Parts: sequence; structure tokens; C-alpha cells
Amino acid sequence: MGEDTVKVGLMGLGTVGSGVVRLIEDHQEDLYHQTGRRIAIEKVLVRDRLKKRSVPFGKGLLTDRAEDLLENREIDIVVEVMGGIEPAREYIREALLQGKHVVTANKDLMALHGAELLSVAAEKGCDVFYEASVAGGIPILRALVEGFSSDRITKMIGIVNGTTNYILTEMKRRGAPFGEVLHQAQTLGYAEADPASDVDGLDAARKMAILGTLGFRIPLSLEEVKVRGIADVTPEDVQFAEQMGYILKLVGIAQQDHGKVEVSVQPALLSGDHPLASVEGVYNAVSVYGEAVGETMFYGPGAGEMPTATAVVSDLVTVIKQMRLGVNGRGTVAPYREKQLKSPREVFAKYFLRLHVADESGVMARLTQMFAEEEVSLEKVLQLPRSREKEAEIILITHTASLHQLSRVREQLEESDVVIRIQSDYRVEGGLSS
Ligand SMILES: NC(=O)C1=CN([C@@H]2O[C@H](COP(=O)(O)OP(=O)(O)OC[C@H]3O[C@@H](n4cnc5c(N)ncnc54)[C@H](OP(=O)(O)O)[C@@H]3O)[C@@H](O)[C@H]2O)C=CC1
Ligand SMILES: N[C@@H](CC=O)C(=O)O
Ligand code: NA
Repeated sequence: MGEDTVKVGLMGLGTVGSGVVRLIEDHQEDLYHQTGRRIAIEKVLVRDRLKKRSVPFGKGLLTDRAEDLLENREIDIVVEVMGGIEPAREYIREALLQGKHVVTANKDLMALHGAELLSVAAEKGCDVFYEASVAGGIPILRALVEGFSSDRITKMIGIVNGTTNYILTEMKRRGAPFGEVLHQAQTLGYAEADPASDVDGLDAARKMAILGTLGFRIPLSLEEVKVRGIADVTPEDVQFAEQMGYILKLVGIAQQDHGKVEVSVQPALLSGDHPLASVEGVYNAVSVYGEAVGETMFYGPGAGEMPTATAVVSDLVTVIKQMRLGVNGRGTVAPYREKQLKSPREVFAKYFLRLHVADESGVMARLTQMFAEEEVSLEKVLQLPRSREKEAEIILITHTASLHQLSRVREQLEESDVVIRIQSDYRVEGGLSS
């Protein structure tokens, strides 16, 4: 191996790590033409050296000691695809202090400690790239940082979790039970080590914190992202939504109006003609609205071995090109805009509510009165056939109202003696009059 070889230390040889190894091997010639360097994997850090692997490796390459990578002076770049906060944070920090560049797919880490790691990198003149951390194989971070550098982004709305999109798609397509579909997503390598973070929306929230920071150029923290997952979504919600011309999806929304921002993750109803409504299975998509450019859309596989590996290896290529030019660590622009978060009075949307009410005369008038008192007008009202004795089911879609108004209506509904229960409520995106 000569001067023209770049040595890489790989941390993790699971779904993504194995894809990285395959891609580097299969595309070695193309990568060489683009970078002028051969890429050699020098050491691979794993938890269990004796585990059977899907990619063959000489025994000497695998190690369970991080020092074998961190203290190896020959290694120029560390690729971290282990996941989790610790010890990944400690290893990445140490790698940067040793002057090694870092490529990671770790959104847990970048959403929580990205600012700290990027500042260590800047001090040491090192690169940290993390394209794989958001929307797997879609080059969305590169698009935000480079493609939109001349514009001001006003809104990003996306399906950024492949596991939950796969689950909701299968629930809609064949009414499959939640547990069964989640198990399939795990087998396919889409889910996180702890799939609760997919289901409860946290994985998507981490990605939205990263998108918000890069897109709006503000220092957004994970706690500022409002999160609701899909655990309480029922097959009936999915079906009723469809009957009314909507598709239920877990979406991330980051919106900026008059310098104030809102960032959230929640199951929402998308009108059938919304660009995200047709995004199915493990696919992700992000619509980005720029003040000057208008609406753009990025679409592709959001998880899985090879799609995610393409993002990791593309980052690797960028680091190597920067090494040749001697410009590592100079490209990162820290967030520089002032951050102001919207209050619930400033967050506006339409809402879908499914109510179980007493099946008696005058109920509809009482319900509409409660909405009218909070000045929330209704776009659609649908009464469904009775599901139980003395109980009727009503679906309402409001016109645009603030989150504050919606909470006030909810309080009234909860206190009312005609409402038996609020079965579900969702934000609605798109539609003819929105
Ligand atoms: N899977 C996907 O589709 C996507 C994943 N990501 C992110 O990529 C990262 C990796 O995900 P994925 O490949 O699915 O994860 P896996 O669980 O499949 O693989 C994790 C790998 O890291 C190793 N590892 C974990 N902890 C340690 C530790 N403390 N010390 C040494 N080795 C360790 C494991 O070793 P061993 O094999 O011995 O157990 C394993 O090889 C995560 O940050 C994830 O969020 C991002 C986008 C998509
Ligand atoms: N578990 C994640 C993997 C990619 O980030 C997902 O399902 O999207
Ligand atoms: Na990506």
C-alpha cells in the first residue's frame, strides 16, 4: 500500500458498517478516479469479535479495543457507525483530538452533542460529516448547506423515519398488526437498536433538530422539538383518514414565520394531493421551501444497509478530496441567526378530531357551539354509523386555527357531558383550502 492510500478506522460492523465495507470494495475504482486515493479499511471496532459476519474480514482486522483505532497514527479517518451516545461521543472526540477526520451516521449524537463536536473539529482543523444521519440515502444535508446557501428556508416538512413510514404503509395496505410490521422493519435493518425511538418519534425529532439547525442556521436543541409518536395511532384512524381523502403519516415540520420558528414531529393527516402523501414504505422525503426558490422536494430510501452506506461513503469521498486540497475543517458554518420559538398562539394549522359522543338530539349543535366559542370554524363534519349502543362517532376537520385555540376547544370537549371521549386528534397538512 503506497502513499496514495487513505486508511480508515471503522467503528461498527452492523447494518450500515457492512454496507460501507461492501460499497468501498465494489466501487473502489470509481472512488479512486474521484479522489486519487485508494481507501483501505485498517481496523474495525466491534463489540463481539467472534460473531459471524456477513462481510468476510481477516481476523486481525477486527478488534474490540477502541485504542487500536484511536491510537493508530496511520488512520486518517474514523467512520463511526456504532450508534448511541456513549461511548461514541468519547471516541469521536478523542479521534478529533488525535487529528483524525470523522464521518458518522449517528443522529442521536449529532442532535445532542453536534455543536460540541463540531467546535472541537474546527479547533483541530478536522472534518465532521454526518449526511447518513438524516434521511439515509437522500443527500439532504449537503443540499441544505450547499444548495440552499444563497436562499432563506421558510419551511421543511418531511417523512424522516423509514421504520414508522414502513409500519403505517403496511397498516394501510393490508391492515397488518403493528407488532408484526415492526418486527419486519427490524429484520430488514431499518429500525434503531431500540425501536422505541422510531415508534415514539424521537429518531425523527433528532433528525428535525439537525435539519432545523442547518436549514434555519439557528442553534436548535432537541428539547425544542415537540414530539408525538405513532404508538396510539389505530388502524381505524388510518382507515377514517383515507375515507376522507387523507393519508396518515409521521411527519416532521420545521416552519419559520417572521423570524420565529416551530419544530415538531407528529402523526398528521396529509391530503391525498400533498407531495408527501405518496411516499410509502421505507422511503423518506423532505419538501424544502425557500423564499427565493419556492418549493423543492427530496425523495429516496431513508434507511437500510446500502442506501445509508452511500451517504457515509460520499462523506468519506468529500473528506479525502478536502485532504488533497488541504482545506479540512474550514467549510463548517456555525449557526449564526438568532433563535426565537413560536408560542402556541403563533402555531397555525387545521386539525382532525374523532369524537365519541352521546347519541341524542342536540349534540351536534352543542359541539359546534364549543368550536364557535373559541372562534374555530369547521371545514368538514361527518357522522358515522353508531358503533355502540347510545354512542355516536363524529369526525370534524377544522379550518386553520392556532394550537392555543385547539387546546381551549379540547378543554371544553373534555369537560362536556355530551362527549364520551376524544378518540384521536391530528394536525392536517394540505388540502384545497389550506
Ligand atoms: N440502519 C439504518 O438503516 C440506519 C442507521 N443509521 C445509524 O447508523 C448507526 C448504526 O446503525 P446500524 O448499523 O443499524 O446498527 P447495528 O446495531 O446494526 O450495528 C452496530 C454495530 O456497532 C457495534 N457496536 C455497538 N456498540 C459498540 C461498542 N460500544 N463498542 C464496539 N462496537 C459497538 C456492533 O458490534 P457487534 O456487531 O459486535 O454487536 C455492531 O457491529 C446508528 O447510529 C444508526 O442510528 C442511520 C441511518 C440509517
Ligand atoms: N431507524 C431509522 C434509520 C435511519 O435513520 C429509520 O427508520 O429511519
Ligand atoms: Na442523508
